Amino acid sequence: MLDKLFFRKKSHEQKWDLDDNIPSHVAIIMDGNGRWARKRALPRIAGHHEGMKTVRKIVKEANRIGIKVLTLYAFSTENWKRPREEVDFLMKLPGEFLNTFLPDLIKENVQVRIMGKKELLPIHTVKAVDQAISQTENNTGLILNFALNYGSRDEITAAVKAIGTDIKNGTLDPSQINESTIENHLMTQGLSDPDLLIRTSGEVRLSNFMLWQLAYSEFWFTEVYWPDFSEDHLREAVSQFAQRGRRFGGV
Ligand SMILES: CC(C)Oc1ccc(CN(CCC(N)=O)C(=O)c2cnn(Cc3ccccc3)c2-c2ccc3sccc3c2)cc1
Repeated sequence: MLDKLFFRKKSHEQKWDLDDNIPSHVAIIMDGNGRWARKRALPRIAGHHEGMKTVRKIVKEANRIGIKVLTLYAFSTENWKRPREEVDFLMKLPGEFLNTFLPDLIKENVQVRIMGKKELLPIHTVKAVDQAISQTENNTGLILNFALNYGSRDEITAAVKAIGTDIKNGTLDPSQINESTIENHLMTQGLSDPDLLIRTSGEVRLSNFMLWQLAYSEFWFTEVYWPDFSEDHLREAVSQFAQRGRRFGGV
């Protein structure tokens, strides 16, 4: 199989040595916690709890493979229409995750970033997130970028509004506007575009996620529910990515 050709695992703790074409930025729409739980007649909260274990496993494996940026988006349509106890549980997750996992993230030289609107999060969650960001901002390993309360059309609208303001106050002339003008106003400012997008649970949609940034990305969809997504699934997606020649609009 391809991974015999491309992946030479030097040793467990060292990074994967990939001949070429490893995706530098992988974005994952983590979907399927609820269905995973329903299939087992468990409460949805059990699905989220299992989903968190998968977050930790995949962060470590991505770092081992040598992926540079990992963007994680917890897809959920009815974010705020959920039952009260589920919302309360979800809002405790980041604090618990960071309390238990931040020492590991620091040891693995991971840099934590967020994109989206953190205003809607409870103050204790914002504090935990801000602390994780400040405690890892000088790390130079994997950039772990969480999309929270994120919507791509909202992000692009905010960019247009900011550019309009620059024009209005005379610091920008419309003739100077080009693609990097827009990119510099997006929440991913400074990050390369995702090379590979993975979405779990069989949904084949973008759900208003990184619409500008995914223009040339490879997409890899799997029926697997997020709690069941494993290091092997990530390696399979990366191997298949390595196998596909990328064309960037060329022939
Ligand atoms: C730096 C980081 C720790 O900060 C964060 C601050 C706030 C959030 C909460 N959150 C944003 C609010 C919203 N719903 O948009 C979600 O994304 C959300 C919605 N469901 N699940 C469960 C789930 C768990 C696992 C997989 C999918 C969904 C999550 C979720 C997702 C990943 C992780 S990793 C630590 C917590 C957590 C929670 C997230 C991160």
